Amino acid sequence: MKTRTPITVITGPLGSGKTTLLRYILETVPRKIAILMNEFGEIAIDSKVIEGKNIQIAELGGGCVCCSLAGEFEAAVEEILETIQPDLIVVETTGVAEPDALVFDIQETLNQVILDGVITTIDADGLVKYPQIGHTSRLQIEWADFILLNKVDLVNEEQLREIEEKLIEINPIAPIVKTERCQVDPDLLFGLNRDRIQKPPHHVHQPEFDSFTYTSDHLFRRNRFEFFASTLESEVYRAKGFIRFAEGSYLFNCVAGRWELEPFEWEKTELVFIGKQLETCQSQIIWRLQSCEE
Ligand SMILES: Nc1nc2c(ncn2[C@@H]2O[C@H](COP(=O)(O)OP(=O)(O)OP(=O)(O)O)[C@@H](O)[C@H]2O)c(=O)[nH]1
Repeated sequence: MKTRTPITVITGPLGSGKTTLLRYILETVPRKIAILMNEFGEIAIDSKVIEGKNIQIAELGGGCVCCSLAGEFEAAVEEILETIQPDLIVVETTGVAEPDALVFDIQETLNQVILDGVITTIDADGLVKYPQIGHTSRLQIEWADFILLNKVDLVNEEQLREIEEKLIEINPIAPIVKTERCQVDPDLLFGLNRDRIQKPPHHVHQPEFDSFTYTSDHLFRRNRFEFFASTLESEVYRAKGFIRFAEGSYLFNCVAGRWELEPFEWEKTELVFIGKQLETCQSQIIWRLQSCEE
C-alpha cells in the first residue's frame, strides 16, 4: 500500500510569523518539502521571499483558501504529488484564513495525503496592542496542534503570561512554545499525528480586512520612505513587499505599527497594504508614496 504524504498547515493572524517560520523550516529541515501558499492581496509577496531555495512552491491565487479555493487546493496537492513526490507538504495560509474548512478538506477529500498537524503562530506584540481575539484568530488557535507564541522579544514576562493564559483558555491541549523569530526545535513541528477529526464547517467566513497594492519602477528616497513607514495610517494593520532605493532593494515588513527593512534583491517596488476601512486612506497613502519617489 502507498503511504500517504504528510501535510502540515501553518496558520496564524496577519504578520504573526508564518513566512518567518517557513523560511526557518526550509533552512533547518533536510527533507524534500513542497510548499503551497495562499496569500491575501493581489501580489504574492511571501512566495517570492522564499523562492529560489531549490524548493517547489505552488501559489493559490488571490482569494482565501478557506472560502473560495477549495477545488484549486485539491488540484494543486494532486499536481505536487505527481510531479514532485515530496517527503512532506507545508501549506501557508493567509492570516485571514480560518483553518477548519481546509482541515476538513484535507482529512475528508484528499486520500493520498494525511494531515500531520496545524501549527499556529501568534504575535505576542500584536496581542498586547490589540488584546481582543477576533473570530478568525480564535479558530486558528482552537484548531492548532502546536502553537508558537512568537515575538517574545517585544513583550515583557507579565504580558507573556497573560497571553499564554488566553491561549490555554481557547485551546487547552496544544503545546505552546515561546519563540523569537520562530526559532524552535524543528523536530517538534513534524510527526504531530493529529487525531482530532474536523466536523464539516459551517462556513460563513467574510474576511473583515481588505487590501490594495502599489507598484512602481521609480527609485524611492530612503529617508522619506522611512518617515512614511513610521507614520503609516493606523487603518493599515499589515504592509509588506519590496522597495527600491538608490543603494539597493529591500523587503519591507510592517505589522501593527512596527516595521523593518531587510536587504532583498528585487527589480521593482511592489507593496501590499492590508487593513480595515482602507478606502478612507488609500488615496492619501498612494499620494504619500508618490512623494517618496525620486
Ligand atoms: N521582533 C520580532 N519580529 C518578528 C518575529 N517574528 C517575525 N518577525 C517579523 O514580523 C514581520 C512579519 O513576519 P512574517 O513571517 O512575514 O509574518 P506572516 O505571518 O507570514 O505575515 P502574513 O503572511 O502577512 O500574515 C516580519 O518583519 C518579521 O521579520 C519575532 O519573533 N520578533
